[in-house]
Amino acid sequence: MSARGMNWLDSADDDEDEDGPYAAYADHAVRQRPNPKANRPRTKRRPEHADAVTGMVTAVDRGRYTALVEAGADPEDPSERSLLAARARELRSTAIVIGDRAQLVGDTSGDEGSLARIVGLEERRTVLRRSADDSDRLERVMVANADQMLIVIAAANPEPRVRLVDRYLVAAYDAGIRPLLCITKVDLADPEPFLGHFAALDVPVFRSARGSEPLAEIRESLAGRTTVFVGHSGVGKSTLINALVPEAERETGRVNEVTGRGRHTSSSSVALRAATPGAAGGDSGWVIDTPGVRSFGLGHVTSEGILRGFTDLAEIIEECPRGCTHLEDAPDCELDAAIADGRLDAAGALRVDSLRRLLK
Ligand SMILES: Nc1nc2c(ncn2[C@@H]2O[C@H](COP(=O)(O)OP(=O)(O)OP(=O)(O)O)[C@@H](O)[C@H]2O)c(=O)[nH]1
Ligand SMILES: [Zn+2]
Repeated sequence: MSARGMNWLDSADDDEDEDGPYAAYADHAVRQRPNPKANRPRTKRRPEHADAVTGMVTAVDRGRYTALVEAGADPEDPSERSLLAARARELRSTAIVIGDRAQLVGDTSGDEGSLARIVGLEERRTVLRRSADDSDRLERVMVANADQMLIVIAAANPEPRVRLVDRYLVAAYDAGIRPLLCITKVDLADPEPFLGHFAALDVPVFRSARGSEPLAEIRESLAGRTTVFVGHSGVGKSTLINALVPEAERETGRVNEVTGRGRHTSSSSVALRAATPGAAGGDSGWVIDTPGVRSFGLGHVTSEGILRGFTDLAEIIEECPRGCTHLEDAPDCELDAAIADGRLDAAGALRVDSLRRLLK
């Protein structure tokens, strides 16, 4: 695991609210004398934070959260604004991640130097998780409330890997997120042999070349949704995001000509509003950029979750004996029968290999 990867993982847990340049704004600094009524029975208290404003977490940086309060979300101040916030003490052990809908109190003006406080999170519609590696059962929440995952993979430089895409797909299906595939650098290599591996899946595919990115098509599928972009470093994810979100200014790097690997150039996850020309007033959707992830551990995903990533094999697997592990040594696994009798072609057989490697 690279140092960068660790930073990124750790950011979700990093919450030293009392330290740093914002200490003066922290909870205790403004606390009044002890409240003599504080020991009243809970039920008789006014619902706490009934006046909280909801904002979407768009950036996380060392215990400070940026949250966007959308126009009209706050009856007292209908303007759209970005707030800096710290988390309340009671949320100390809760991961607050990009995409979370945070309940904010305190100074929610968004004015220069103001600091709001996150006192709660709305229930998450989806949760994208990862573990450090496959043996690690400790999962980390990466992104909340994403509707889609755009898997960015290069046709060459770096060389595409089926297994990596398999893993992204499993993570997406496990999270209840719809996967989309964007293959970049098709000016460098023919992407079709690689894409053949996924042909049986119902996953939309975008093909992108230098100077000819399918921006209109991608934008169309981003509209009204929150899409998390994932991809190995160097595949051209930042190039794509910069084209889709001109104000994004995600740093792009050069691929090392010798190793074919990209340098780590985009530093932290952010949510960016996708720009859809001509869709003024319409919901153009959100793009969540995640830094180049080296490992995408699936230690937290059950075998059922993994099977959900292989919808193309589902029908065959239904015919398996009860309790079938679907591994090579499983007696009478229907997957073997399907390869033998031609129901699965060469690409299908490769999908079975992928599934078995993930199930092991
Ligand atoms: N030939 C070709 N090069 C591309 C294409 N897309 C991106 N590149 C180049 O690939 C290199 C890596 O692109 P980035 O956008 O920085 O890649 P990234 O995936 O964001 O990588 P990190 O920032 O390291 O996470 C840059 O030199 C880009 O100019 C493409 O479609 N064709
Ligand atoms: Zn089986």
